[in-house]
Amino acid sequence: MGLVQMLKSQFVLHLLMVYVFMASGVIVNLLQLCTLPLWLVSKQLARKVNIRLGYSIMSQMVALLEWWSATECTLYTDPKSYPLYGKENAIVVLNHNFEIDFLCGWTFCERFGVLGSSKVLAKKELAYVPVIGWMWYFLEIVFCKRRWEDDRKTVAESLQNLHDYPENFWFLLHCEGTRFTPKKHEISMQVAESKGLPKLKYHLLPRTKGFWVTVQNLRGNAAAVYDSTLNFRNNEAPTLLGLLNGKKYHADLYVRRIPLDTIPEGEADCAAWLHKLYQEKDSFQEHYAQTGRFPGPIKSPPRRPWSLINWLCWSCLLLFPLFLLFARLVSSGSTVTIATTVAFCIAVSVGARWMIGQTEIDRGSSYGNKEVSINNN
Ligand SMILES: CC/C=C\C/C=C\C/C=C\C/C=C\C/C=C\C/C=C\CCC(=O)SCCNC(=O)CCNC(=O)[C@H](O)C(C)(C)COP(=O)(O)OP(=O)(O)OC[C@H]1O[C@@H](n2cnc3c(N)ncnc32)[C@H](O)[C@@H]1OP(=O)(O)O
Ligand SMILES: CCCCCCCCCCCCCCCC(=O)OC[C@@H](O)COP(=O)(O)O
Repeated sequence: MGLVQMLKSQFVLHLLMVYVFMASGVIVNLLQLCTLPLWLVSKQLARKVNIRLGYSIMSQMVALLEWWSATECTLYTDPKSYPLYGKENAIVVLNHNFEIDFLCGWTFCERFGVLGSSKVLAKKELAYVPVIGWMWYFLEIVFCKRRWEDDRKTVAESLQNLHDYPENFWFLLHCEGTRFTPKKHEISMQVAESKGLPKLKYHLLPRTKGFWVTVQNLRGNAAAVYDSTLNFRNNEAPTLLGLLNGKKYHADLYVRRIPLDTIPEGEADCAAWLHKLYQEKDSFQEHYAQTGRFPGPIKSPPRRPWSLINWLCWSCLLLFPLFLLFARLVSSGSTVTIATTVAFCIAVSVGARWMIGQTEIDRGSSYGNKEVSINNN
């Protein structure tokens, strides 16, 4: 292991990075709270301010991937579609197999200039994650309970609110609804069989209702669906802890641009269209497994310096007072103050570990894990 790599794996550095992320995150959350009165005066200005504040949090995690771990992100896509990326609103349909797939998504958002305005249909539980969940509230993220009876109205309403959104956005949909595990796969393939649908090897059976309601409510607002299929080289299973330790991964993303007006309007036709899309995605993953690449040409956007600059600015701003505090602490020699500081550090690392746990598949929800009674009629 080289010296740099050894440094990157030091726990004390991770603690400092997590401190910068959490402290800056709370500051940004408070600033977001201060924008509340602005919503009453100028909604569009409040949204623009929040896009920039949100960028300041999300881009720190992007910097972790792009600059700290130096993970490479390769984009396979049609060169004719490429100039449109970042210049229009789009619905992104992405497979959900990896613990850091959200972060790869953010990285591509950053490279195409839509990170601050990026949106997702997220499970409600994520709204309570400190910093990220609180930030999302101000970015008008659409949350769902994964109970259609509750979601059909709220999701549609939240999507309608985006019609006058002042900047281009990508709306991410993980139609599988949960991350891939062998057990969830087995159960969802039983559902596929009961519905007379072909089996998928690399994906769970997509849930179609969220896709249909999204397409219907973003018609006239979003121009296209970006069918996106992600994989990692060498059968890597990337993790957030791996990134913190400076491990470099190689992400490959295959994107096809599909104009929204080519997608059927009726619920049943739209559902059938999505099932067909997932069969195609499965064939792209098979191609990847056989050849180590996706079909089509590579047209990768380079990483930009802004995420690094933002991260360095926050680090300077927050580490300097921290070091001053530590120096005073050590020179004071007070056992109570030192014990309080140690307790604070432990609390920060436990909190951060819990947040990182939200990304771990082993600690994932039981959604899609329960046997369903299958009615073949
Ligand atoms: C150029 C570059 C391009 C791209 C770059 C890539 C990406 C960048 C883009 C943006 C980045 C933005 C943000 C990223 C940041 C963070 C993201 C992080 C994570 C958040 C993601 C999540 O939280 S995923 C979980 C929440 N989301 C979803 O669940 C969405 C999908 N779900 C749905 O659509 C659901 O329909 C629903 C949630 C709306 C409702 O849920 P419900 O459970 O009630 O579902 P259904 O009604 O659909 O279920 C009943 C039907 O399903 C059948 N069934 C039963 N069991 C199963 C099973 N195991 N598998 C499949 N199907 C099953 C059942 O038979 C019913 O069938 P029907 O025929 O009656 O429909
Ligand atoms: C410098 C950086 C320091 C890092 C500090 C830690 C930050 C933690 C950020 C937590 C962000 C959480 C986003 C998780 C997204 C995700 O992938 O959610 C899973 C859901 O889709 C599906 O859930 P499930 O049903 O359980 O599979």
